Amino acid sequence: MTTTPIARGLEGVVFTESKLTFIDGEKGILTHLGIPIQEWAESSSFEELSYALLHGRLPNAKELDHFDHDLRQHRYVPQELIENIKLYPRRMNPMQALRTAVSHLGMLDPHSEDDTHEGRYRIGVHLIAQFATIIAAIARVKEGKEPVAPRKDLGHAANFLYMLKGHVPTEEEARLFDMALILHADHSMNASTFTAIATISTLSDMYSAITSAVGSLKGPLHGGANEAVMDMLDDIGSLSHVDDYIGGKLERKEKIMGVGHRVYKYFDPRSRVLRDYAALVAEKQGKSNYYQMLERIEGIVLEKLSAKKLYPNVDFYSGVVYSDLGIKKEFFTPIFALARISGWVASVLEYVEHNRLLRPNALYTGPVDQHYVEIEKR
Ligand SMILES: CC(=O)SCCNC(=O)CCNC(=O)[C@H](O)C(C)(C)COP(=O)(O)OP(=O)(O)OC[C@H]1O[C@@H](n2cnc3c(N)ncnc32)[C@H](O)[C@@H]1OP(=O)(O)O
Ligand SMILES: O=C([O-])CC(=O)C(=O)O
Repeated sequence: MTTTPIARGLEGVVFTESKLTFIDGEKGILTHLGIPIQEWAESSSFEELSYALLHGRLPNAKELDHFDHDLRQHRYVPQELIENIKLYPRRMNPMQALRTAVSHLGMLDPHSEDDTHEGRYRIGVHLIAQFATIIAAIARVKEGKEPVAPRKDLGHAANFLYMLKGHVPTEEEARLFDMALILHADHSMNASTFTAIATISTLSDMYSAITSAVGSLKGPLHGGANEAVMDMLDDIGSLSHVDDYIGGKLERKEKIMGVGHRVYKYFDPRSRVLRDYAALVAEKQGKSNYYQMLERIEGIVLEKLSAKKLYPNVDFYSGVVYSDLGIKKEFFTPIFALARISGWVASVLEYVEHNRLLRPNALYTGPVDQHYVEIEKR
């Protein structure tokens, strides 16, 4: 009988090194390249953080300009892809649609199999730019509207909101959205990044790695939780029902969406930044029902679950920020992908430099010493 311990959910397993992101889950600290997430959110841009993750350092002004130019140039996707998106069923799940579109884009790229660092980098940067165009096109088609072509004169966040809604956002809206993208860009070995790495570790191509990652992010235990939080709020309906609803869930030992984390055993620092922004927006526009419900749920969670080290995570307040920007809840998870694409690409590039096939073991607990039995004798 073997005594090999099983790391259920791979908890605590360290399988590689990375210079990108550090998390101290006990203290609620998150840094990229050693710089606290709060500073990135306050002072940087999604474009700059993407560069920093891909290159392992902050860009100078010229490098950032060049990178930004590169992203703007590659926002366009082949018309064939747009025409295909128009053929997807209107009831499509936007994450399924994104997964399909990224895979399709790979087939349209004659250099999709380029396995040099430069080749993979090129595909990665193009995907960072193109995710915005694809997600906005999916949203428009789902609403029965014509997709809006990207504009080169807008920053990444502003251009996405423009393509989504068909009008240029205010500076304040673009900045708020940019900040949300920054907060979601990378998070060390989360499930979707790990999935991307598992795929590239077989020396498959970049499109396959990113397609796998989209599928992984979709689940409600990961990126899908932001939409699930809004479903929960819609179910609750009003502030006066929060206590009964959450109390009932806790009694039945059901999970509260947007709460808990594999690594954070304290507040997820991103949830604090998002809460502060959500509070600001709520104050300006008159306290939204959603925000008030979340505040109350957070109070109950802290009272009842903090002993179990369960706190709000990044998905808890993000939806309320997106809904204040007029974005529908079924697009919250695609927006997570719009940000996380940078972390996926950077992590894949970093891992594959010193590639080793990912191939863990399972402890065999099935029958032994059996023989094949003819079907008539079973
Ligand atoms: C971007 C992101 O991916 S952030 C995470 C987004 N996901 C969510 O918000 C979904 C809700 N949260 C969860 O399901 C979990 O906390 C996860 C998946 C994030 C982490 O899961 P794990 O580390 O595997 O923890 P696990 O599910 O084993 O839970 C440990 C204990 O905490 C409890 N618990 C965990 N999350 C919650 C929650 N959201 N609400 C209530 N109880 C919870 C579990 O019931 C379990 O209790 P027990 O020990 O009494 O059985
Ligand atoms: O790190 C994780 O497991 C999940 C998470 O918060 C993220 O991917 O942003």
